[in-house]
Amino acid sequence: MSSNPPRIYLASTSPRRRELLRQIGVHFEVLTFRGGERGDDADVDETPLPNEAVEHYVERVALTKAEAGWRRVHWRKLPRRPVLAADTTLELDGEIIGKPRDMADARAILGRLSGRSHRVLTAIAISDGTHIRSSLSVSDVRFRILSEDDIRHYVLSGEPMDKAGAYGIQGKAAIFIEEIRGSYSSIMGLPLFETAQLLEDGFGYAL
Ligand SMILES: Cc1cn([C@H]2C[C@H](O)[C@@H](COP(=O)(O)OP(=O)(O)OP(=O)(O)O)O2)c(=O)[nH]c1=O
Repeated sequence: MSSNPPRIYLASTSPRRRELLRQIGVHFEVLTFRGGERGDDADVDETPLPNEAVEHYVERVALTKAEAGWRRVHWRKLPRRPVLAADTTLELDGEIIGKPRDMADARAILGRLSGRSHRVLTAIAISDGTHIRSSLSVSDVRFRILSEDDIRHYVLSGEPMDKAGAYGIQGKAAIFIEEIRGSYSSIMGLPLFETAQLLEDGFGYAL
């Protein structure tokens, strides 16, 4: 661990996002969710609005997470630093696909991804209490055809359960992925190019 002081907060429970942010040398502190406290509102509601376009949906959720994170900084009287949050979702046949509800849902999602392409969208948002800005990264991912055994084994591994689209490109699902067009880090949960750009251009952060 570096002894450099943190310069931003990461409002995220995702270990992947921590790992990715570390990769580009941003010194951050994870803004934990305690619940029950004033300003510590319940988890962000990730229900899509009726007929909401997926681009609008991910950006709205990322902005809401960053705002909720900023409220925590404010109520806990923490040092003022920008708060970074993100949201990742899939789009297939015009449908928003998030994390699987259970193992049966994970099997159904993977069955739908088999042998075709889908889009992965990750939005990031940064708030410093005065202004808030967001950025969107969209990638195409093509899966090879998955057999029933592929799906069964993968779901039993437990890897799909906390991930949008029921897979992790950084994990065993790598063997299913024929091609990606876009950003690997974004598919994994945090688009590093867009994150650096937003920190530099929007918040004067020198990387
Ligand atoms: C498609 C894909 C998603 N994912 C993960 C990234 C995200 O953690 C998760 C999507 O869920 P999100 O709701 O974006 O994030 P989260 O609830 O895990 O974390 P946070 O506290 O920041 O809201 O799916 C992978 O790890 N690899 C992949 O290939």
